[in-house]
Amino acid sequence: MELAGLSCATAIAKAYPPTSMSRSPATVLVICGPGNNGGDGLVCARHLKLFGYQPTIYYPKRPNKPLFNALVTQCQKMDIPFLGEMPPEPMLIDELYDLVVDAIFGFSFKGDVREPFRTILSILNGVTVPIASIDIPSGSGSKEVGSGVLPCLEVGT
Ligand SMILES: NC(=O)C1=CN([C@@H]2O[C@H](COP(=O)(O)OP(=O)(O)OC[C@H]3O[C@@H](n4cnc5c(N)ncnc54)[C@H](OP(=O)(O)O)[C@@H]3O)[C@@H](O)[C@H]2O)[C@H](O)CC1
Repeated sequence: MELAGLSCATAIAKAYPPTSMSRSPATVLVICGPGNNGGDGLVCARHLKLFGYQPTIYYPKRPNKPLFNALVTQCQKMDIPFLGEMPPEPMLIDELYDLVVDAIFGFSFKGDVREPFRTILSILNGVTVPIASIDIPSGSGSKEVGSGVLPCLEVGT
């Protein structure tokens, strides 16, 4: 997970260098899911901060496990803020962030998307800033048409 998160941050920095973004520092919304894909996102957020971005994390469903608690603590100690709520409109995300990291679901996603992720994915479907998906685009493979993220960058772990 440490290597996966570092690799994702490195790939993002190569595809979207902070100096090429409209804000300085470039702002990134990292949305983390309940499994290891979300853990990759937390690690990625730490490295993005070290690379000069300004990450913000949304982590709505947190597993109460020592590994994930420690990853959250590390981000907090690096002064990476956690949002209490998902920005409700795609336009708000476009206004506030240069880039979104989709660390919601990886290879263990199955079935139709359940809440709160259904709403989150439908909001992400409307954003125009680039989305970088960790491992796979979240929600892809769902039977529901249009429920998956359409990423600009897909970083395999
Ligand atoms: N190569 C490796 O082995 C490595 C992979 N890494 C990363 O880990 C993910 C896979 O992690 P895993 O924890 O197995 O699963 P996910 O993160 O993909 O998701 C599991 C959680 O998602 C919930 N889930 C599943 N389907 C749905 C759905 N339809 N709606 C809502 N929620 C869903 C699931 O909840 P359950 O209630 O079903 O249990 C889980 O909470 C991989 O893709 C890589 O990114 C590691 O970094 C290390 C190396």
